[in-house]
Amino acid sequence: MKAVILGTTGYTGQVLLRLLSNHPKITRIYPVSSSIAGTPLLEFDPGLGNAILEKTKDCGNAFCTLDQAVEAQGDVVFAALPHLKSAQVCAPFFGQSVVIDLSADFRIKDHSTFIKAYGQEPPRPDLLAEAVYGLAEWNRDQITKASLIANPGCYPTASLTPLLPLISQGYVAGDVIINAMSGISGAGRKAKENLLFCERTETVNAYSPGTSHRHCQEIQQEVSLRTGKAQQDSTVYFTPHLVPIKQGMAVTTTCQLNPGVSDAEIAQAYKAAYQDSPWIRIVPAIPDTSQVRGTNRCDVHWHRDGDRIFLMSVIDNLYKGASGQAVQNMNIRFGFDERTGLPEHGEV
Ligand SMILES: NC(=O)C1=CN([C@@H]2O[C@H](COP(=O)(O)OP(=O)(O)OC[C@H]3O[C@@H](n4cnc5c(N)ncnc54)[C@H](OP(=O)(O)O)[C@@H]3O)[C@@H](O)[C@H]2O)C=CC1
Ligand SMILES: CC(=O)N[C@@H](CCC(=O)OP(=O)(O)O)C(=O)O
Repeated sequence: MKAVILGTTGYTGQVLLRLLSNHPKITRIYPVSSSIAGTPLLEFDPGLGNAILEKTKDCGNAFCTLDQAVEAQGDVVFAALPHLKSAQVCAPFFGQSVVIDLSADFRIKDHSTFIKAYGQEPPRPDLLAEAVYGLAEWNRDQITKASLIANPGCYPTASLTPLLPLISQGYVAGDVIINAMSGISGAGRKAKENLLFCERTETVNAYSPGTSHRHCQEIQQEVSLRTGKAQQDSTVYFTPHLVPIKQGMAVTTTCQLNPGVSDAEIAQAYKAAYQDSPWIRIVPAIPDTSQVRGTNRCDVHWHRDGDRIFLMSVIDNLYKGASGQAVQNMNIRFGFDERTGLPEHGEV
C-alpha cells in the first residue's frame, strides 16, 4: 500500500513517518513537506532507521512536493497539518485516496459549534456529513467504510475514552468536570515564545477553562450524541493545563453517578465497552503518562467515592492522541489487525 504524509516535518508527521516505515502493509511512503521538499530525510532526521530508505525510493529518500504525492495516487493520505489549513491542502486527494485528517477541520459537525470553537466557518462544509469521527473504539463500523476520517483531538481522546462507557449506560448525572494536563509537544513544533524552555520549565498553568477551549465543543458533541441531549444543554466543563514534559497527557474526570449504580455495573460497563479493544486497558492503580509513552494505549483507572466517580486516564498525545490513532484507523479501514505497526510497550 502507498501512504502519503502531509506536514511531515511537524511532530505528528515525524511520528507517522516512523510508524509507517515499520508498518508491514505499507510499501511506499511519500513524505510531503511544504517547507523543505527535496531535503534528504536523513539530513533532517538522522534518527530514522534504514526501513525508511526502501519505502521512500520513489522520492529519492527526500521530502517530496504536494504535486509528486498527488501523482503517486496513494491509497491513504495522512494530513498532519494545522487546522483551517488542512482541508484546503487535502483537496486533490478527496475521492482519490482515503484521507485521515489529524486536524480539527472535519471533527465538528454543527456549523455554529465549529464557528464557536475555531472562529470561522468549517472550511469544507460539503464534506462534513461523510467525515467519520475517528475515535476508533466507538466508531469501528463507520471507519471500515469511510473515505474521510476525522482523527480526534488528543484531549478529547483521553477524556472520552473513560467517560463514554458510563455516559452510554446512563450512569452519569449532572456536570462532568474534566481537568487535563498536556506535554508541550501538544502545541506543535512551530516556534512560539511562550513555549520556550525557559518559559515552560519548572512551571505549570491552566488555560482556556470551563467551556472556552475548542476541545470542550468536541467532547460535548460526542457526549451529546450518547445522551440524546442538545449540545447546548451539555454540562461538560474542561480545563487543560500545560506541564513541563515533552509528551504525554493525563486527565482526571469527575462525575456524579445516578442513584443505585453499583461498582459491579461500572466494571461491567468498561468490560463491555473495551474487552475487544487492544489499545484500552482498565488498570488497578492510578496510571502514569510514562507507562504509555511511545505506545498507542489509553490506560484508565476509576475510583469511587460515594456518589462521585473519579476517572484517571493517560495517553501519549503524539500516539493515541494523534498519529498512533491515525494508524489504528488506517488498520481498521483497510481490514488489518488494529495492532499492526503500532508499538505495544512504553519506553523505559
Ligand atoms: N501535537 C499533538 O499532540 C497533536 C496534534 N494534533 C493535530 O495534528 C495536526 C499537526 O500537529 P503537529 O504535528 O503537532 O503540528 P506541527 O506544528 O508540529 O506541524 C505542522 C506541520 O504542518 C506543515 N504546514 C503546512 N502549512 C503550514 C502552515 N501554514 N503553518 C504551519 N505549518 C504548516 C508544516 O510541515 P511542512 O513544512 O513539512 O509542510 C508543519 O511542520 C494539527 O492539526 C494538530 O492540531 C492532533 C492531536 C495531537
Ligand atoms: C498543549 C496545547 O497547546 N495543546 C493544544 C491542543 C492539542 C492539539 O494539537 O489540538 P488538536 O488535538 O485539536 O489537533 C491546545 O490546547 O490547543
